[in-house]
Amino acid sequence: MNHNPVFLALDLPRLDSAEALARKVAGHIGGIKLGLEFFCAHGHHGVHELHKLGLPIFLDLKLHDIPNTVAAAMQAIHVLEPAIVTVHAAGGRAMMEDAKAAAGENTKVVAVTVLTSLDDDDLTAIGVKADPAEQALRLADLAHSAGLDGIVCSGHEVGAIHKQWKDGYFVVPGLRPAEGGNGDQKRIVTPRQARDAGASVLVIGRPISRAEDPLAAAKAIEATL
Ligand SMILES: O=C(O)c1cc(=O)[nH]c(=O)n1[C@@H]1O[C@H](COP(=O)(O)O)[C@@H](O)[C@H]1O
Repeated sequence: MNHNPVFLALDLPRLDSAEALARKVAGHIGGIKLGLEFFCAHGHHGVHELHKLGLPIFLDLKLHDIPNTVAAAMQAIHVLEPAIVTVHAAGGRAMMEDAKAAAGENTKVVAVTVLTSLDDDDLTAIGVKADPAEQALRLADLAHSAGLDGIVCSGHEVGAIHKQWKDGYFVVPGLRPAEGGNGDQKRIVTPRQARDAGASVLVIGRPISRAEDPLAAAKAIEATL
């Protein structure tokens, strides 16, 4: 079976609109990504509602705090049975180890390396001397050694990281089909390029959710993969 790697990012303020959009494109995506905007607005109730569609749920909470707090947060979301949860690799090894230990056995814990909205200048401004590719590789190594399932990185870095971590699980956002604007994303590739470079999951939001015809957009992306 050709498994669809696209997880639709439901970054919408209203629960009813998010549900309607997910329902509309459900046959042409592989899962649903619920992030900070959704979770802060709709919490556990919202996740339960979206679970009714029967698609895997990626809970993108980007946890980043002291190990004890992150582990407690992971335990608090057990009940939601997420297929994937994100933490920030910059939280360090102990935080990632404790996050993984606290997660349910069917939940993949993946670490965000360098956000796709950041470029060289942004890293310099926060005191990181490495460029995005070097920094993503360094944090991927740390996440691997902490026992995580995989990482989040841009399509620019996934190929090099995949070579070093053969059985890693690689989540790639910052995807734009050939046409359309970048928005706030700085390190972008097309969905097909990311897949060819070794991405396991393709996170796509606005190219579908803000399209005039989201169903047609989801189908068009699916056809390129
Ligand atoms: O963890 C993520 O999913 C993530 C990491 C990252 O580096 N960049 C990134 O854009 N994301 C998420 O991926 C989605 C991208 O949305 P679009 O730019 O609308 O396709 C958003 O929900 C972001 O929160």
